[in-house]
Amino acid sequence: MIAIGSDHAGYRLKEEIKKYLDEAGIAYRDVGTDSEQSTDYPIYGAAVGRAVASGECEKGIAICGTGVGISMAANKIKGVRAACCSDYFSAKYTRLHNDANVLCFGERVVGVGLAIELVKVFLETEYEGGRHQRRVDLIAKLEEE
Ligand SMILES: O=C[C@H](O)[C@H](O)[C@H](O)COP(=O)(O)O
Repeated sequence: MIAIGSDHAGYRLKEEIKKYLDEAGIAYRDVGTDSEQSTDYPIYGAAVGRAVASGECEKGIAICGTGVGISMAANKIKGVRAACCSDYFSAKYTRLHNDANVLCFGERVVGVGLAIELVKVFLETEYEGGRHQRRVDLIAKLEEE
């Protein structure tokens, strides 16, 4: 199960990503927002983050205008490693090296085609572990400060 959420500035792209997930047979939970009416991205970044951190959802996708604000909010939830990516390499390597569990991008930054490619590679790429685990553990330790 994938959690997906956006603010108003990511709403249209969220709907496009949901169409892709439907076609690919990937189950998701939409945590909102449900229109292009102006709202506040921290609400939805936190909702995606909580769905992932609780274990209810395996990974999350969070979209705002830039992807930046919503990633900042998602990263405040303990256990979340949200990555704001607008290129294929970063979306792949944040899974391989960082074990990122939330992918963020901006509707005002990426087109639908690229966004779908980012989602595909993020969802299909496995974490490498090994030397990277030491670093992921150090990130987790920062949550105790
Ligand atoms: O990082 C923040 C996001 O990009 C927001 O989606 C953006 O700030 C919303 O801007 P506005 O209220 O002008 O639509």
